[in-house]
Amino acid sequence: MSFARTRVKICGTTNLSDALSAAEAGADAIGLIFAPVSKRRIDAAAARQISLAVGPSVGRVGVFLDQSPEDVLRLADAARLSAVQIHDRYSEAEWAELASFHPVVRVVGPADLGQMDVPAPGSSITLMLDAPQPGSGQPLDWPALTPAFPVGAWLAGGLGPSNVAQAISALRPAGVDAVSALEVRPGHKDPALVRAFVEAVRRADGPSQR
Ligand SMILES: O=C(O)c1ccccc1NCC(=O)[C@H](O)[C@H](O)COP(=O)(O)O
Repeated sequence: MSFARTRVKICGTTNLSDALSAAEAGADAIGLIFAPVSKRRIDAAAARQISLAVGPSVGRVGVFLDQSPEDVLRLADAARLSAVQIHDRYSEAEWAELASFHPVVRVVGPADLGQMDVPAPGSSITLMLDAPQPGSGQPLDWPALTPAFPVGAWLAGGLGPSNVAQAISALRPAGVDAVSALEVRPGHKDPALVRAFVEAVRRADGPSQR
């Protein structure tokens, strides 16, 4: 599958104002983190309010870590999510079950590349390569990962306005995701940084894709 332009997800959205500025900046999706360990955690009621407010053209991706597939399904319904992003290691049966209800972003680390089957085009599972500690702002070694980076996968890990073009040029991900580099403090975005991030991705894609 070829991708018209690099998709952008702004993760760790905890409030309506940040959600609306991400939408206005042209983000394709926002991330709503339910992982109990996160400093950017949101509850289902607040997430649902945001989901309903951003409109149909912005994806709402729920982010989960240390949570069972049952919890994911319950929260996805309660928060009106359009996709779920999973940082856990599930069984093949659990991945298949989840993917029969929602588009799934399955997060993998550099050590997983080359060790697992890449989802077939048209599958409802999309891979996302992220740093071993999610939400920590740590960039990966993009040139070293180039040979093993799966076609159609997304990229996260320490991305921001100043380095996302370099990452896109090295790996050509289908989408990019960021949080730490766009915040004034955990869970609160700087709208100017969000705009700069989206613009940097669009510039990296080139004029024909904007
Ligand atoms: O960001 C968190 O607090 C977080 C906590 C637990 C699981 C996932 C989490 N974030 C997931 C994301 O999609 C982040 O945007 C991604 O890890 C990139 O983060 P950063 O390197 O800070 O840009």
